[in-house]
Amino acid sequence: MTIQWYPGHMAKTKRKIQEDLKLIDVVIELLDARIPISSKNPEIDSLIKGKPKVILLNKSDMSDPRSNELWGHYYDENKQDYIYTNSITGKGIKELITAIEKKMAHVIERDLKKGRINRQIKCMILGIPNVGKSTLINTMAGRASAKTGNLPGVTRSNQWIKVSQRILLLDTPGILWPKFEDPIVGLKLAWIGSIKETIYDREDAALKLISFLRESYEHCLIERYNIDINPSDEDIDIYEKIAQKRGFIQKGGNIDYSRTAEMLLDELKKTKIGKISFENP
Ligand SMILES: Nc1nc2c(ncn2[C@@H]2O[C@H](COP(=O)(O)OP(=O)(O)OP(=O)(O)O)[C@@H](O)[C@H]2O)c(=O)[nH]1
Repeated sequence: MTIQWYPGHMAKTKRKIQEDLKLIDVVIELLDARIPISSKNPEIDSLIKGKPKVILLNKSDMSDPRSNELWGHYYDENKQDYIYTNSITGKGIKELITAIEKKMAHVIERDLKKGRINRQIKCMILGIPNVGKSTLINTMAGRASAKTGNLPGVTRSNQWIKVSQRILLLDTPGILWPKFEDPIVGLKLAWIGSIKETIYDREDAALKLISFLRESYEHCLIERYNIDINPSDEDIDIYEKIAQKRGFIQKGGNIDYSRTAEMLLDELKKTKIGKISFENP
């Protein structure tokens, strides 16, 4: 499945981010904890040109705790600063503030020696659509200053929000684009809900989801849908077993593949199938 989705405003957005970045001391790279590879913009490190960066693995309430642990080891080994966050509850924000202050401690000290006592640290959040940028800004600001929504691509609006004694956060996050060319990346983005539902084949995405879950989270499929899975079953057989269990049968006795796909993708998005991660280091 190849997903073609490169909104025309992307080039303009990139220029805006490059412009905003001139003001920024520390970049906050927001990733989805379920897909830290596929939710990373391949150009981000060249865009930010060596500025200090903290990686946030957001929606960590939805990802597999075992995978979270593996990613933690990976980032530790690669000496990268990372924090597990939940933009909604604010989990990880205290750690983020501490990490940003630590990253800039040498600059603040240098400025202090020059007599500049209230040096502020300016930060900006960068991330792909729907990863939780606006929710994080709102939670950090402690007020509803940016619009949040369930659909990818709703963030508009540049002001600074004071999030600690020293730290200012740009109220407009930078929307980056994922790596669309790779069909597997496209599929994972579709699964986590970062791609508009109308531009990919939902039944194909659901069938491939079953294939993935069978490989890595078979117990979740069995428990959630109360089905048996035999080694000889094709993925489509499992799809049909799930449809039958839920009674998704059309008049005339045919399986309602479309309704089954919608249900599966929706239950995945609502973490009803389980805490699922699609990528490990
Ligand atoms: N479970 C969970 N949901 C989250 C978390 N962070 C954000 N969400 C939800 O994810 C959806 C998208 O969040 P937004 O804050 O609008 O995402 P965004 O990155 O600003 O999206 P764009 O405006 O499309 O760029 C919303 O439904 C949020 O409630 C999180 O840590 N955990």
